[in-house]
Amino acid sequence: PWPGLIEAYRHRLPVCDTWEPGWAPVTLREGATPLLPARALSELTGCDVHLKVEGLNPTGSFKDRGMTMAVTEAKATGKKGVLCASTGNTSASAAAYAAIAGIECAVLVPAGKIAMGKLAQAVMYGAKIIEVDGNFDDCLELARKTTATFDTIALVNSVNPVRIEGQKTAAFEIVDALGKAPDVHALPVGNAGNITAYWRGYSEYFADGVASSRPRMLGVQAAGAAPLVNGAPVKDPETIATAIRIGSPASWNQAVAAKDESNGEFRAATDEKLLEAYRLIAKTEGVFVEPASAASVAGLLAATADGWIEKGSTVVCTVTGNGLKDPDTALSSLPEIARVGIDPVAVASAMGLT
Ligand SMILES: Cc1ncc(COP(=O)(O)O)c(/C=C/C(=O)C(=O)O)c1O
Repeated sequence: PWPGLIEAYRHRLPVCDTWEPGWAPVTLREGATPLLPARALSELTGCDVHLKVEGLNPTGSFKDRGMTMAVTEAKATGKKGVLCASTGNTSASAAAYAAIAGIECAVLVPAGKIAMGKLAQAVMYGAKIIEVDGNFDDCLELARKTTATFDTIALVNSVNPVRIEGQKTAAFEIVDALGKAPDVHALPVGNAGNITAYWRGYSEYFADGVASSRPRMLGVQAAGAAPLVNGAPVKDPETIATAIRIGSPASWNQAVAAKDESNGEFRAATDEKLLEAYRLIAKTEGVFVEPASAASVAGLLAATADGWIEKGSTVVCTVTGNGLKDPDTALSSLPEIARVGIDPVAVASAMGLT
């Protein structure tokens, strides 16, 4: 059975040199997510498109890859609690891993801007929920100050390097599954930890000769929250994709390096384009992702339309979070619901199949 990421990639992860003897991985058997051939998107774009379905991790997002490392390290270095700022998925993941590690967890979330599913997770996993009257960037500043003052509390945001180390394993899995690196890798970018992690993973496999090439990285932001596209922080980021409603990415320089070194690019997608991709992925590929995750496919569609991605390219789109996280957005465009009596003809006609 799949042992979880620390065991599976132990020789490629920075474990145990500073950790207490006898430490054990804190794991929910994260990782080993499907790399799904996207038939409809492949046909639509003329490319060989695959979806890396990260919503199938234990807490429903890619954050689990980094959190197994960060919470294992926190426990193995005698920390009493973990703290994170979050737009939702980091907090859900930190709360779950802290729960099985038996240490305290507090999450700083922007008041009123967290998707219901994520809040439900943090509540049920037993985290201390702290609402901050501000945005994610304000939450992160408070988290950094708190953990700088109290050293018994570990900061588990992606500014913690072991988070990036855990998350780079997704690139390993993709090369292992494809037998090569893709020509292009598209993913949403918020705080920019994940694009940093993927580039590191592809670069390690390339340096070791496991892969003979590296992809061009296509980082996609919401148009109202696109500091890396604009080249300057966004003071009041706004997007329906609350997971990437971030104005000042903590991994800014590393994300720019990934884009430059890979001959890649950053693109912005309007909320309208994000929601179109959000619906398309569910209705044609059977994968329900949360709005921010659809940014990777919105980027794919735009970049194949304007030729930045050539036909016939092998493209992987990471869809980062499970659609169940954000039921409100899914139900905001509620289709008309048919009401029928006990009448089979009415049912068949509601299906347009009489
Ligand atoms: C579904 C989903 N898709 C993409 C991103 C962007 O990844 P990064 O560029 O590495 O930040 C996030 C990020 C979420 C948080 O930052 C948090 O949970 O605090 C996300 O939840």
